[in-house]
Amino acid sequence: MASITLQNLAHSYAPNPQGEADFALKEVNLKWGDGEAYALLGPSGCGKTTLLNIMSGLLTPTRGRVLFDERDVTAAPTAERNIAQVFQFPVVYDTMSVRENLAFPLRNRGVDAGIIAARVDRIADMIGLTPLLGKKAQGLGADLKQKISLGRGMVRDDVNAILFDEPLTVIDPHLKWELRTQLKALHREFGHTMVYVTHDQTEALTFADKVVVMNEGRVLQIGTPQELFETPAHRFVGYFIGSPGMNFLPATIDGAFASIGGERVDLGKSYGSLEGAVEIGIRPEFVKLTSSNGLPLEINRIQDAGRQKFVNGNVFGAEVNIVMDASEAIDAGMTRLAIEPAKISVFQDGWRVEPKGAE
Ligand SMILES: Nc1ncnc2c1ncn2[C@@H]1O[C@H](COP(=O)(O)OP(=O)(O)OP(=O)(O)O)[C@@H](O)[C@H]1O
Repeated sequence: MASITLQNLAHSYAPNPQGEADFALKEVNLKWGDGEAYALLGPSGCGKTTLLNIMSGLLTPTRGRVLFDERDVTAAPTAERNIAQVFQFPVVYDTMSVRENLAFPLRNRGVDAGIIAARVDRIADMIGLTPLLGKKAQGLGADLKQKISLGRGMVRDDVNAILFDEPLTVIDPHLKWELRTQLKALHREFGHTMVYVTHDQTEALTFADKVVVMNEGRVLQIGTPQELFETPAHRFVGYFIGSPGMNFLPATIDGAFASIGGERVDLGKSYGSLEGAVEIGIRPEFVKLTSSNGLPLEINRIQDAGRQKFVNGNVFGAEVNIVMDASEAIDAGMTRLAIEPAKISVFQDGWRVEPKGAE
């Protein structure tokens, strides 16, 4: 295993890139810690696969360096990097049995037959393939074939890292949860460095110790699920994580107070005075409908979803979502929005601003 460092990495698919717009990866500096489980999360087209393929050696970056521990592997071919990769769609040898498929990466390296058998049995047991070990892969459904691909990715214990590129896309929804749990268990047991690409926040937050959030070719934040939820570094992270995402209200800030549409909101902490596009961000879970204090709210709709109610409205023209307990009543006089000061994030030109101190 190894830590993987990406230094000033940028990639363009254009033969003669001119400006920033020509780069699928703008400028990435990132260190993947040895033995940690990461999710690489971002919307379609943000550069996740490009980044993964640069790490595995399928792509050579236009600029920058890739280091495995201290070794520069930027120009090294995939075979030299000792990396296992699991793709979105199954890569399986149809004419081989499930056992032979799982054993393939080990047999290829001349591992002792006894060790191979033990390792294959262990992996098959963990991902539920034991009853099928003797069967030919041909004729198995996409779910099972992808399980074989996952198993083959995990079977070697000497890899520097295992890279998963949206590996559960073809898996039936009810099996996804189970496989994610098993991948986590395999990580706990074997301690590989794992990078798991997904555009699905549930998948990212349940799989990983740390989540790397990307958008438009940039890494915006690396953090635990809790950090991404509580202190998103960029408004995109606030919006992308959470369901619904963070609410944003344009504001002017003076010390420990925000002015929103002329109304004063206590921030609890001082931010000095901020220039540029300033907003406050507050999660739908930390705002409340009230009938007295708060910002004026126009309610558009109320949705009952079992244990929770989702309220959608507008505050001075900005869309706001509120998540409340289903047992809380809503009455006609509730036309104000109260905000928990301790849960407010302040953003300047999209980036979160740290408070200067309590006031
Ligand atoms: N071979 C290629 N040639 C030209 N452009 C490409 C190529 N592969 C990807 N791109 C472009 O690079 C950008 C990043 O693509 P990439 O596949 O890395 O994103 P992604 O986040 O993995 O998306 P998805 O989740 O849809 O797979 C996109 O704009 C994409 O159109």
